[in-house]
Amino acid sequence: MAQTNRLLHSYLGLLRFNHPTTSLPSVLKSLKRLRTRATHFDGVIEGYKEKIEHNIPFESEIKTVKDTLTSHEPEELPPYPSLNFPPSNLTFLPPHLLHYSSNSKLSPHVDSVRFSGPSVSVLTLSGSCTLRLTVAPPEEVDFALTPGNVTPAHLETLREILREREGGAVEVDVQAGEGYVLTGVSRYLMEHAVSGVGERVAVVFRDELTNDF
Ligand SMILES: O=C(O)CCC(=O)C(=O)O
Ligand SMILES: [Fe+2]
Repeated sequence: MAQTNRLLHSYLGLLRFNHPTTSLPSVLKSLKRLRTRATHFDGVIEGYKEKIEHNIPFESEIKTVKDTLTSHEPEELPPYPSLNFPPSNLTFLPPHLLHYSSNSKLSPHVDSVRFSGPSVSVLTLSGSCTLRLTVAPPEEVDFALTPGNVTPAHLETLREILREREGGAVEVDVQAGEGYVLTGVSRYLMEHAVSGVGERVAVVFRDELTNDF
């Protein structure tokens, strides 16, 4: 498996950004009264607190995410110039706050295409983690709702490309003050998983759902 320190994999739509962790105190305050849950309803997260945040504006963070998304010229996936994933609509759902406890883990998953649109952006506010991306198994992809007219054959070829170029998985270390964005291939056709030692606080920005594909 390839261990890579490159945080930008343009052909996969995996982008990076940096932002100061200035919102950490208000995020911790907001999370304070929540109890740590043992498991997520779908079992992908263990040992964590999560809430939808309606009151912290995250103006500067959202501006940085938008700048990251709009300054990116998407590279075509070499064999599939026809895969046409929509760009971010730059309107975001209320962000999710995540507080992983020291024994937490986030198992591989594709964020549901029923609830959010073309980009998922995560800023780490404290702690660190390793993000791991692998090509999703076909049963994880909702082909009817995934833009780009994707077929299981696309996934298989993508798996081969990943094997050749990245040794099968992309792994990146993420520190506090660093953000990553999943768009295109990495948002729709790859699973992401997060592992780390110690506590971690992160905020997740997702696009509102677009139905225009
Ligand atoms: O903590 C992270 O970096 C990822 C969070 C995530 O994938 C999710 O909430 O769906
Ligand atoms: Fe996710």
